[in-house]
This record gives sequence, C-alpha cells and structure tokens, in this order.
Amino acid sequence: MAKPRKVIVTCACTGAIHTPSMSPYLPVTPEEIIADAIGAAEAGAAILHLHARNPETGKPDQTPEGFARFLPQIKQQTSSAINITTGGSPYMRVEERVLPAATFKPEVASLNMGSINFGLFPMLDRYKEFKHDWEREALEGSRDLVFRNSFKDIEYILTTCYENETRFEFECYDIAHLYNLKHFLDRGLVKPPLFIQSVFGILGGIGTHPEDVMHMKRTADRLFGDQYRWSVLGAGAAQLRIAAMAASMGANVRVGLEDSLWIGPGELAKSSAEQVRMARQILEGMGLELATPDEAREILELKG
Ligand SMILES: C[C@H](N)CC(=O)CC(=O)O
Ligand SMILES: [Zn+2]
Repeated sequence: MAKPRKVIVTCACTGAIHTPSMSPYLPVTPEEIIADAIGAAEAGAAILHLHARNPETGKPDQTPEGFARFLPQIKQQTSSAINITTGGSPYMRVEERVLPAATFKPEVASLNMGSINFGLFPMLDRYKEFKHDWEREALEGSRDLVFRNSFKDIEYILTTCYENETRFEFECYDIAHLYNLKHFLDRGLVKPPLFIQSVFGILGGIGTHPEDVMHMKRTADRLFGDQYRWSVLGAGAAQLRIAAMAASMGANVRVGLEDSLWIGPGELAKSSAEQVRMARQILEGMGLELATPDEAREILELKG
C-alpha cells in the first residue's frame, strides 16, 4: 500500500486585499494576527504567509515595525515556517515591499512573478458601507491599478534577499509568469526546488476553470519538470474548489482569510483555521496527509 502523499498547507492569514468592513473576522491588530496564525498552525498549516496592518485602520503596513508587533510571538508559539510577503499592497513600490523580508530573513518570502492589472473594484457591488475611507479608495482606485513587478523589480527582490537564504513562494497569476520564472532559473538567479504558488481567480490574472488549472500544471511540468513543488490558491469562493481539484493532481494548497473570507456560500469564515480544517478534511478524505512543518522544510529545502 503506497504511503499517502504529504500535502503542504500554507495559510495566508490577513493579506492586503480584504478590508475590515468586509468581515469582522479579518485579523487586523497584532493580537488578532497572532491568534489567527497560531490557530491555523494548530489546524495543520505548515507555512504561515504573513502581512501586517495598521492596528487602528487595518490599512496595509509594510514597515518592519509593523511585522515586529507579531512575528516574535508567532515564532515562539509555533514551529510552522514563516513566509513574509514582498507583495505588500499592490499600491506600494518594491523598495518598500521588500523591507520586512530583508529585515527578518524568513525561511520563505513571497515573490510576484509579473505585473498584472489588479481588479478589486467588482467588490464594490457587494460592499457599500466602509468604516474607513481608504477601503473604498483602494477598491475604486483598482480600476487603474497595475500591480507592478517588472523584471528589474523581481531581480531587485531576488538580489536583496539572496544572502539571507530565504526561499521564495513564486506567485504566478498567469502562464506568462511561469515563463518569467523560467527566465530567472536559466540565469541562475533562483534555485530548485521552486515553490510555485499558482494564483487563480484574481481579476487581471488567470481564471478558476479546471482548464486553467490544467494549463498551469501542464506548462509548469514542461518548463520545470521535477525542479518545482506546485501549490495553488483560489481567490474568494473558488478557494476550496481549486484546492480539491489541484490536490488531486499532486498540488500543495494555500488557504486563509487573505485569499477568501468564506467557509461556504454566503457564510463568512470565523478564522483562517476554519479553512485549514476544511482543507484538511477534504485532503484526508482523498487519502492524503498534511505535511508537518519539518516535512515541508524537507520537501522545499528550507533553511530551518
Ligand atoms: C493573491 C494573493 N494576495 C497574492 C499574495 O499573497 C501576494 C503577496 O503577498 O506577495
Ligand atoms: Zn500575500
């Protein structure tokens, strides 16, 4: 009887896209981010993808000080690998975005593999009332928002973090981003195993149709062969459907309130841990097992 495949579950706890008025369960303060991260780790998340926010307004905060308010506590209370965002908010410039990862030298940091239109404005159809002006401005402004990740920006993050032995979660929102990653592999600026996080369902990137998932996997197989470890995230209501579909094709999965506020149709998730538990149920139901943090470190060759 073949041993069950180990699946790495990444949990993205708060992000920079959703805003406080969208859900009372979105972690905003350092205490809330710590509680959500620890809960997700206890539920089975081997990797914690983290963003910081202004505790009062919930506005994305990409200062090292912002991360220092919760990182030590999370590191103390869990053995999950820390993954610090270099995406920050799509409104930020790369010099600001790279600072926390450059400062804290985490095991993992996200790296967005290309520029995309980042369409958040359709959320204005659902959300009418906002506690803070920046929330509506961020959604409305996204009609003209390009999440900039030029080749120069990507190389800047790669070289800035190179000495730290930080490995990257290569966020690929479209097929072109896989080719961009191949370009950096061919130049020796990234080294296998490549942890590829395919992002499905962001307006401006690839959709959430099964053929989109197949196309991402087929292209990654062709470009990287056994040099990559595949993971997927589905935005919004597609989160668990994408996770189940791709896991049946060999993928690792990412969940968490950064990527979706929901646990079911019209039902808000009360924590990221709820989504991790649901993902665990689905994965174990498929005869798979969740990788422990140390098993994830081995699979991804993290510095530990
Ligand atoms: C769709 C996700 N918000 C992508 C993300 O997590 C980007 C980053 O932090 O670098
Ligand atoms: Zn993120």
